[in-house]
Amino acid sequence: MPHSPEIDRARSLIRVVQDHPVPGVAFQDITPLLADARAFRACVEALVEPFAGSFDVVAGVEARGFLLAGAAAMLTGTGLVPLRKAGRLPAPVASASYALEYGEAAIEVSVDLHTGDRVLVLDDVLATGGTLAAAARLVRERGAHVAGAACLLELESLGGRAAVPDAHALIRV
Ligand SMILES: O=P(O)(O)OC[C@H]1O[C@H](OP(=O)(O)OP(=O)(O)O)[C@H](O)[C@@H]1O
Ligand SMILES: Nc1ncnc2[nH]cnc12
Repeated sequence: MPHSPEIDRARSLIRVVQDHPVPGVAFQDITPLLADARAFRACVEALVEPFAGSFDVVAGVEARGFLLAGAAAMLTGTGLVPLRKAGRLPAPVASASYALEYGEAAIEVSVDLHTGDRVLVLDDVLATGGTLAAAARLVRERGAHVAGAACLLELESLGGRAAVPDAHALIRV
């Protein structure tokens, strides 16, 4: 895990909210981090740094992954493809279902992701790993290449790394 003072500071800005969105979940709220210009920039730079030059497209997972993916695409001069929750994109789409810490979901991608694209998959949180693994599956299903998968925050106790062993996690709690 990177130990730069900026990333340590970013980590200190994450707010933990007990019993949200359902009882028993300790919700890691990244909104104070995003609201801090220095922390936000440092995190986006550190998220993409290991993959420099190896991707042409950033794929961000709806919704919080979009916040990082848009910034990462602008920073690196790459395109952005949204991986949206089911039913939001017009057909034709490819779809992948997965389980969450607090429910079930499916994500979809449009034909804007092309065969041979080199894709960096980004999301905010790696919890059980279902989302990031489904995102990588979707990218491969479109014939594109997963250059890497990265998240801002890994919740180690939930064991999601087993589903995405090579994921780059900036902050681990
Ligand atoms: O590793 P997992 O167990 O799959 O969980 C991680 C996912 O959970 C959250 O998504 P969620 O759909 O709850 O929220 P959002 O729409 O606010 O991004 C988070 O943004 C990740 O995408
Ligand atoms: N505990 C948690 N906090 C924030 N986002 C999450 N996504 C899945 N589990 C989460």
